[in-house]
Amino acid sequence: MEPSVLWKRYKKHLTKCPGLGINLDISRMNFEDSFFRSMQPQIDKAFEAMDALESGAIANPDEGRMVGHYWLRNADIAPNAEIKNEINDTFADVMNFVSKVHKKEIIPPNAARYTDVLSIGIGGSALGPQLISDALGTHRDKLKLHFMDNTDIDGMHRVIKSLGARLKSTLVLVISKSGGTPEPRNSMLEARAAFERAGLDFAKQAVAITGKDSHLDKIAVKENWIKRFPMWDWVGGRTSVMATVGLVPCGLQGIDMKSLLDGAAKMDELTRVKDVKKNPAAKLALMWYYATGGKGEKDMVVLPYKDRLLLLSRYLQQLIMESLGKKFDIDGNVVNQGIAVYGNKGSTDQHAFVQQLREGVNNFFATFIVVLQDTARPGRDPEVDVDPDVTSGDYLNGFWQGTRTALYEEGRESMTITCDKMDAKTLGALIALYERATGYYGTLTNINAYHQPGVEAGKKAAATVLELQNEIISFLQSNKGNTFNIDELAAGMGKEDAVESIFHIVEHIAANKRLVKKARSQYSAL
Ligand SMILES: O=P(O)(O)OC[C@H]1O[C@](O)(CO)[C@@H](O)[C@@H]1O
Repeated sequence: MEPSVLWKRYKKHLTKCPGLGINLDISRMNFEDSFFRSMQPQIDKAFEAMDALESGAIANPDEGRMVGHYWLRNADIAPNAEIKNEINDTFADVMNFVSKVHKKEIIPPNAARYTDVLSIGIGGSALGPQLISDALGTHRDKLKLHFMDNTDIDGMHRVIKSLGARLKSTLVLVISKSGGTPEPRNSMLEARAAFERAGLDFAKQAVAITGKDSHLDKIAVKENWIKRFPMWDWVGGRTSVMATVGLVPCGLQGIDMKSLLDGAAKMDELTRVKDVKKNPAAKLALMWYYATGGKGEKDMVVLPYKDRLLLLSRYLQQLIMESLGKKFDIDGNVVNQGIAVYGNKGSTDQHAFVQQLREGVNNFFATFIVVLQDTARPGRDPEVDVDPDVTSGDYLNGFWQGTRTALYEEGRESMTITCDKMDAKTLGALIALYERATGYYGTLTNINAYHQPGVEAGKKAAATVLELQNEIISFLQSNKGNTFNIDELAAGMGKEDAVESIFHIVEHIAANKRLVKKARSQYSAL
């Protein structure tokens, strides 16, 4: 298209978000004008489904659960007074706790104040807080946030070592909605052991954020941890960042969580409007549908031109891929739906994968995120002219436009979300925009966006491996003094079918110099 035509298209299809300083430009998506008309029945259905969800329908039928993340930022729309009060009371409780920590009214037993927060959790219990912490943190943060989001011993030790002597002034948050996820459990045990090694009482510095009566909740009660915050079953993990999961760690860091919620609430208002032209989430979802043929035929590349948004694509990976990546549709047909999401940040990626985006396989659509204000305080923060009357920020803007044009020339489509600035309100709004678009897209493709049955398969398989490990150890222990090659070991256990798994287990254990000894491909008990 000619530049003048593109400019007209830009103006015609731009969706503004009044009061938020955000707009969505879809001019570089090559849909026909008739596309929106043809999708009207489906989007109407999506609006209806969203209304039902917001009013408390069982939107996750598999788990028999309501889906209420929208109530978190406007408790007045919660389906009953009990939930409304719980949300408001919990928010007040969190803010009160946070303020007491900041004011040193809650202090650790062996230090004058808390200096650091160690946040333990995985998936939705980590990605949101990580995004917010990185996007909005400053050198003036009240407490420094650290994360453990895996069951990698080396990774955990690295975090604990970086805390060093400050472990005594570290508040530990163990975040797990279910309270039974192995990774945070293991991290908690490692953290507890580190506290014990340092002569500190873990329980006196630990807070649990979890479902009522979960395994974790029971541990926290039994050991008398300093505080417990609830996670409700009507909030999904991947949309829990505005519940206690995000409020507590990021509030402690000193981030303005009230503004984050306000931004989300405002975006919620705008994305409820049943007019596609004015509704940025409906437009976004329809563009995903257009780009992917409603079948995930293209990947979503998320390219924020802002260092602070580096983790956005990781956050969106869970939100979008765990929500939309489904084998069955709602009617039970095999559909293998989903949209793959990846990205880092511009312009950095221009020197990495943008080469393929421009010239390689055309299997993606890009979403650029542009932030107009280069610094938090334009006109007051120092900016260097790197060329006459040109700043580094001007380069960044130039690189975004350049990349967009370069892609467009090669027939690669993109959208651009422009934000006036990057602050708590804007970030809350951006998260809410993607949450709503994901929900709409679920209805457009007739899948349940609110469950994650696929994750269970991996968890079950891992449990089987650990059971097998126990069997190997008891077999070797009861044959102490004997050595076995791998086939003999599997045969001895009567588990010939599991020989490969047995091999990987003994190799791993032997490499860590415990329980199993390996010498010249023979295994024995250590
Ligand atoms: O908060 P939990 O219950 O530990 O779960 C962590 C994550 O695990 C999942 O259930 C599956 O990956 C996610 O949906 C969730 O965010």
